[in-house]
Amino acid sequence: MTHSSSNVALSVNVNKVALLRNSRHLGIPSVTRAAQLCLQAGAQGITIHPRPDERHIRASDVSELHALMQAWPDREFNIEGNPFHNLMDHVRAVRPHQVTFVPDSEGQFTSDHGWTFPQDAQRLKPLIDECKALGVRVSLFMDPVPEQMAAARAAGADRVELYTEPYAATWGTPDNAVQLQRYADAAQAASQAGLGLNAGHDLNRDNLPAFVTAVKGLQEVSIGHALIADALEMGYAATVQAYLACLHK
Ligand SMILES: CC(=O)[C@@H](O)[C@H](O)COP(=O)(O)O
Ligand SMILES: NCC(=O)COP(=O)(O)O
Repeated sequence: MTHSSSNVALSVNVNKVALLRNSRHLGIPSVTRAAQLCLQAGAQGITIHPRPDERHIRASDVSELHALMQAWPDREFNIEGNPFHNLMDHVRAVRPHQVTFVPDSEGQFTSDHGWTFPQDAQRLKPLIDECKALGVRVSLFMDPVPEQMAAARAAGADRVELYTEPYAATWGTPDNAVQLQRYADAAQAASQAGLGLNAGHDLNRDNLPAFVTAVKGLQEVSIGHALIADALEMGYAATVQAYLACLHK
């Protein structure tokens, strides 16, 4: 996987492109085309979270994105989800570079917490072992709790993904510095435990620079909602001009 000058890789989550696509039966916007454009623009990876209800990413997207990624051997394909629901079927079928286990319930609005140790250790370990036997790196979605990091490593995880919504939600408030320190401490504990470090959820162009500066050892951020929203806004002017040109030939 290639890296930007900050050494933190950007994996673009294309869930929200699929959400828009699913509102009609026309196949637009294309999820694979969006992923291809993100890779052409320099993104180091593509992330998807195929939920059991297929509200956005569908099983067909997983195989089509897998096929696309074969043309980008230095980029990373990351699939997120609950390994006790539908995730392992996808992992066995396409063997992505990385899988991120997330403890969401079925139908959950969006991810809002990480795994808990020691409670989750015993049931996660065989699935982590299976992924690693398939050659798939395993990252566990975790709250920024330093004491949990060694247990995540003991369960066999290669990396953790720190759930960043509490940091993002306090951006611009006095509480934000306290939150940021929690992430810096969790990152240090993860590093001491021998874990690699990812982060994601509600990261955006405002809150990302301070996070990357404070959280040492960060290897990858996965960003979807804000990035796709920005892509729409940054594209309105050129798009309206293209439609006006159709009208005023
Ligand atoms: C694990 C995580 O934080 C993201 O995958 C997030 O859950 C995105 O999922 P939705 O796009 O379905 O909200
Ligand atoms: N793992 C987080 C992710 O993939 C994207 O989260 P968000 O930017 O859509 O909140």
